[in-house]
Formats: sequence, structure tokens, C-alpha cells
Amino acid sequence: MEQAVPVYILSGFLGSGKTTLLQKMLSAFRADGKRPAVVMNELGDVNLDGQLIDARVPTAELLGGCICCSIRGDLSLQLVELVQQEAPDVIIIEATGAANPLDILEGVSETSLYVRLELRQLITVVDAAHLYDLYQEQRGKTYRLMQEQIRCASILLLNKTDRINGEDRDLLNGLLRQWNAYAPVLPAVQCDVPIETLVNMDIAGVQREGQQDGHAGSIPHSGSHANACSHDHGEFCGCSDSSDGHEHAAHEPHDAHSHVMAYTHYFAGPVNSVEFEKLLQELPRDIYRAKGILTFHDTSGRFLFQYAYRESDFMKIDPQGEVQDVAVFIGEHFEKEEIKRRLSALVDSSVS
Ligand SMILES: Nc1nc2c(ncn2[C@@H]2O[C@H](COP(=O)(O)OP(=O)(O)OP(=O)(O)O)[C@@H](O)[C@H]2O)c(=O)[nH]1
Repeated sequence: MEQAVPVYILSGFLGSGKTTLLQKMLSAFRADGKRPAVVMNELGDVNLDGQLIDARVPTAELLGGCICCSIRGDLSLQLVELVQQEAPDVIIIEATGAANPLDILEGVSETSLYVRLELRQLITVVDAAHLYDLYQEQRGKTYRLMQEQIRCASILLLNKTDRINGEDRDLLNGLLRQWNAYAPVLPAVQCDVPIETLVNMDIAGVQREGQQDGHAGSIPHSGSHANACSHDHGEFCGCSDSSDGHEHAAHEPHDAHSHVMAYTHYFAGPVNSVEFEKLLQELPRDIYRAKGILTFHDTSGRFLFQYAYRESDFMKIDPQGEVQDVAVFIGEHFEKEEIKRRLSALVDSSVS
């Protein structure tokens, strides 16, 4: 009988490290002689994360919205197409950081009625520093969304532990156990965990420290798990998107209560690298994620930049395909006109 294709869902708040983990999983699967395929979902109009993925990996892109809500039907279609056209050995779905994983889990379960898919793990990547700060405040939609993503996980990857001290790490470990008593917690820097163990965790029967009953992070199914993973969709998933000169609502049903918004800016020319870095440092706190591809006139080549929870990173890149200079900013109710004005001014000052 035809083998079911194992599916892994990567969840976790914006900038927590999902793509970093995805890259490691893809390398491990390929090294193992497997043929992985990927579904990538981005809130913005461009798939910048796709630039970091090996071009040989079949990839389905779902852009400009969130698979957990109005483009959930697209997820099913993409999964069916990937299975029928690419015959992958394994599929990894990278959700947007604003996604409610329970909906994606249900989307995959529905699709498995049509094609043979086997949901293996729902891995939630947690930005340790970001969660720690939100825990101090104990409020806000982002905090509740993170909580939701943690509750739904079958494995928790406590990433970015380089940004917290040992004491805070103990506190977060306790918090994760409190919110999700079953998922093993793997602490990591740059998502550096043994991938073999991670993907086979249910088979290997890896137990969490101090956990005796042998529950090994099996995927919670919606019936029994619904209690832990309380579902207030409209409130948690907000995905309105607007692009330079063209504003549109990504999801009609959610706009009324969306709290996460994305702004995509296309640059009219190169900018100064120092001024751009300064702009990133000065971003308002309600923008917690930005990424893009830029050309600087004061240094050669093009760069992929990442900004995640107040840390920025630049990587020289030779983009696959035709990619215009672009930046996507994601946050909560920020003043996009102000960001637009400042970004346009960067190009103007470079020209004059
Ligand atoms: N300090 C620190 N930075 C990290 C770590 N892991 C990843 N990063 C950086 O965090 C940024 C975001 O990482 P990604 O893997 O793109 O995060 P993501 O969850 O895929 O982001 P979205 O898809 O936008 O939600 C990148 O600049 C990474 O290099 C870590 O352990 N420590």
C-alpha cells in the first residue's frame, strides 16, 4: 500500500527561528537520502525566506495572508499538488508567525482525507528573550498568541537561549511545562538540535527531563487537545497586509480584529547602509519583524537583512530569480505611512 507522507508543521511567533530550523531539517533529510518538500506561508507579498532554501527543494508558496484563516483552502490544494506532482518523502509546513497552529493542524487533517498524509509533529519554536519580556508584562495579544502556539505543540524548541541568562531559562522552562505538560522542551541556539532525534521523537520515545510516563510528544488531535489549545481564531490571527502604493485587506473576515499587520515596501533605488541600520535601530517597539533584500550604494553586492525582536542581521546574497529591492515590516498597528516616508527618504537622500 502507498506510504503516507509524514508532515511536520513549524509554528512559532514571528522571528523565533522557524526558517533557521527549516534549513537544518532540509539538510538533514537530504543527507539521509530523502526528498523533502516545503510549504512556506508569508504574511507579506514576497517570499524572502524562500531565498534561504535550496532551489532543488520543491516549494509551494502561500503569500499575502495566513494559512490558518482565509487561505486555508489553498493549503489543502498546495499539499495535494505537492504530493501528486513531486512525490516527496516528507513535507514541512512553515506557518507564519501570526498563525494559530490548531487551524493548520486541522487543515492538514482535512487534506489527509484526499491524499495520504501523516501528521508527525507540530514543532513550536519559541524566542526565549521575547517570551521572557512578554511574561514580565503578562498581557497583550502577542503574549496570548505565543501561549496558544506553545500549548498546541508536540515539541517545543526554546530557541535564542543565548539572549537570556540561566535563571531566566529555568523560569521559561517552568512556564513552558505549565502551559504544555506533554511536549518535550529542547533548548537551543540557532535551532541547533539533533534533527534526527527531533523528527523521530515519537518513535524514539524521548522523554522530557523529569517526565516518567513516556509521553513522547505525539501530535495532539483536535478533539482532546481543544481544551488545552483554546481557540479564539479571529482574535489571535491577524493578517492585514498593505504594499507600497497599494493597500489591501488580506482577509476580510479577520480585519475587524486583526492585530498583526504587514507593510511591504519596494525601493526605487539603492540606499545607504549606515542610514538603513540606523532606521532599523529606531523602529518602534510594535514592529517586531522585518526582512528584505537591499542594494547599498556604499558597499557592493546585495544583502538579505533580518530584523527580529530588536536584533538585526545582514547576509550577502545572490538572489534566486528576479527580485526587486524590497522590505517587509510586520508588527501591531504601527504607523505604516511613517515607515513608508522614512524608507522613501532614504532613497531620496541617496540620489541627491
Ligand atoms: N540571537 C539569536 N538569533 C537567532 C537565533 N536563531 C535564529 N536567530 C536569528 O533570528 C532571525 C529570525 O530567524 P528566522 O529563522 O528567519 O525566524 P522565523 O521564525 O522564520 O521568522 P518569520 O518567518 O518571519 O516568522 C534571523 O536573523 C536569525 O539568524 C538564536 O538562537 N539566537
